[in-house]
Amino acid sequence: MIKVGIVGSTGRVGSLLIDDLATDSEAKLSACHVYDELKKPVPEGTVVTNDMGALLDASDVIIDFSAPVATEALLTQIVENGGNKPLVIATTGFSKHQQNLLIEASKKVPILYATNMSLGIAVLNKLVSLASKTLKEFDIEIVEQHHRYKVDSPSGTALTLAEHAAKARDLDLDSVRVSGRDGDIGARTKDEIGVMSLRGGDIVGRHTVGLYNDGEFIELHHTATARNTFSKGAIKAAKWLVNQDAGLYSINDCLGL
Ligand SMILES: NC(=O)C1=CN([C@@H]2O[C@H](COP(=O)(O)OP(=O)(O)OC[C@H]3O[C@@H](n4cnc5c(N)ncnc54)[C@H](OP(=O)(O)O)[C@@H]3O)[C@@H](O)[C@H]2O)C=CC1
Ligand SMILES: O=C(O)C1=N[C@H](C(=O)O)C[C@H](O)C1
Repeated sequence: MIKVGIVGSTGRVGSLLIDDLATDSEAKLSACHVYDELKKPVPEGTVVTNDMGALLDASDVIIDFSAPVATEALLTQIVENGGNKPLVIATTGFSKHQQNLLIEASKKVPILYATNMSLGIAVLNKLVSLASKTLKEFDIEIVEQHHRYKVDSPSGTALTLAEHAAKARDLDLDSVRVSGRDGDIGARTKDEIGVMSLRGGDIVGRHTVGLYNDGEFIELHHTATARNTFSKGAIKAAKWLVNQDAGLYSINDCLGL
């Protein structure tokens, strides 16, 4: 059995990971990182700790659905304190410093980083690359919709979709991304890529990539209808990652896309 440790174990996705691992035939829960207390029951012998080192020691692989500062503490344990376990990182909203730390850590251990663990979004990223490259004259606008509790914006998935679109057109996303329009803003420029956020209710996650031209447009939609799409995707990624060498991997590597 593959021993899985969780960072963010009290969270919306973290608690689903606990449930999914309870019925998995190849992986089981070994440790939970918590800041406060874990209210949910876990199997006897599960290490419940606020120490990232203890979490790593008790596990073959870590799955992280938490918050950027918590992921930073996990990565620091690898980079500075000799931690040495594969990491599946799903947390979004990293700063440049945190992104660099992730790259640094991936020189020491295998890391799979995916802003979205669903198969559908993995395929959508590829479709967006193709459409953006082929439909050169079309304006690209991305809209993401999430539940009222989501704290980062735009979503990590929307930013990854936008990166695929920008790369397909040889554009630097930081230079062309527009994530708000208000007032006398003038006409849309050709290269800009709009990435807009809606928040409300219990929406698990919906992403729309629109490519608009005169006389026609295409809209590609993905909707996550159940949050365990992400927990199950991450467990699948963890099983794959335990057999990989140090390096930075994407969900496409795991899915063979
Ligand atoms: N890649 C993917 O497929 C997906 C990624 N995500 C991302 O995963 C992350 C977690 O999502 P979700 O489970 O909905 O979030 P929640 O807010 O429900 O859970 C966050 C978890 O992180 C913990 N945490 C650790 N450190 C901190 C801190 N400093 N401040 C606040 N919380 C902390 C929380 O602990 P405590 O309870 O003690 O506060 C909690 O366990 C987000 O970044 C989200 O965008 C979400 C879904 C899919
Ligand atoms: O916070 C969420 O809920 C989600 N976050 C991820 C993101 O930021 O893209 C993935 C998913 O859409 C749900």
